[in-house]
Amino acid sequence: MKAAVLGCGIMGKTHARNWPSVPGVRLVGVCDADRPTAEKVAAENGTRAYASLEEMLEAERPDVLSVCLPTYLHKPYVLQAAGAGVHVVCEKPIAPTLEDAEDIIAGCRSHGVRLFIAQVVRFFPSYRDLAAKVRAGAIGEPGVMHTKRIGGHPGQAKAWYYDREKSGGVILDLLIHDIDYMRSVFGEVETVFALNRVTEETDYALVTLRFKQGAIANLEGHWGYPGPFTTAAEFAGTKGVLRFHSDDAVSLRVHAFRKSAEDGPKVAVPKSPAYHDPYYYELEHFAQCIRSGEEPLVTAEDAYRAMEIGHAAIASAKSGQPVRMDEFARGRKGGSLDV
Ligand SMILES: NC(=O)C1=CN([C@@H]2O[C@H](COP(=O)(O)OP(=O)(O)OC[C@H]3O[C@@H](n4cnc5c(N)ncnc54)[C@H](OP(=O)(O)O)[C@@H]3O)[C@@H](O)[C@H]2O)C=CC1
Ligand SMILES: O=C1CO[C@H](CO)[C@@H](O)[C@@H]1O
Repeated sequence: MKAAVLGCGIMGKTHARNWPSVPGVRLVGVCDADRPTAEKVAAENGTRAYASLEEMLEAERPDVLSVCLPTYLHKPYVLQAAGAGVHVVCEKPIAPTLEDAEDIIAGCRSHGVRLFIAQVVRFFPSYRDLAAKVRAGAIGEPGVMHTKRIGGHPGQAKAWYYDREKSGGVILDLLIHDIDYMRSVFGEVETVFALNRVTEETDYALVTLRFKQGAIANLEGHWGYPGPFTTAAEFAGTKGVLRFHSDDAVSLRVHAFRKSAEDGPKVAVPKSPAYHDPYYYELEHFAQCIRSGEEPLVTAEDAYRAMEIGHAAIASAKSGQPVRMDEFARGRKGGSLDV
């Protein structure tokens, strides 16, 4: 199977690093609007560099393309790849708007290509364990859940993240991970209530979800948190509590002194050789789905439903009122994936 990557920023580099390790997959090219960036990433991963998607598709005829562009650019490029008959892994969230997400899903369907939205939290071993234990009844009847996802403002690196029309802001860009994950564990959401504080330095949100099955979840997301990127989850039920915290998820931490950004990451976290990167697992999974025809663990509809909840949360934060998901979906033009 031939894979290619579009966009050689933070996520493009991650996809380019992981594709060559997936059994039976060859990375045939990487593309970035900035050719020197593409050349650097191509050299690091033993592949060819392109500055135009059209040229790369024509020359390499990949089977699958990772779309790792800023979120507001996903739509035209996913549709271009789909039109060329190429399966697509698209980074989360699908697009800034539900309308664009619908067009992307419908376009991939009509061209008969597979679309996988990279909701990577589903592939983190600890989050997978948490979900499996809840399903196996370890906490009894789920009651109240808390999740946390906090880190520095990504706009410190790339300007487009600051523009909420382009990135979706902290709710759609960052909390989408927990929204999708929680929906995968607890099912459909009945009501959403959100608070959002936005300043020049901060985009902070608290999103409360009431699931149809009765459980409640509080999701906290923070851009502008001065500490290290941290994720956590606590699930309390009638029989017990399950907890995950990213600080506990590695056995050894190396805080290296950096003279410049070129010296590499601030914190080098050694990985157990027994584990691959979750960003590897998601690609391995999708390659397997393409081969077998099975539905990915995260369907395009799942990713769309998470976006719908995210947009309902944004509407709630604006109005100060809770939003019922059934009314929110009815109130939107179309309001469904039957496009
Ligand atoms: N799953 C996860 O954990 C994460 C997911 N993401 C998601 O991944 C996506 C990409 O984010 P991120 O990697 O941080 O973004 P970056 O801005 O770091 O990378 C995007 C890259 O695409 C390039 N680019 C822009 N326009 C074009 C174009 N028209 N053709 C080719 N290349 C282009 C940019 O170049 P230039 O900078 O010169 O404009 C940049 O190199 C987003 O949807 C984001 O939400 C992000 C981080 C983590
Ligand atoms: O997980 C993530 C880390 O932070 C980034 C910036 O908010 C997100 O885009 C990404 O999904």
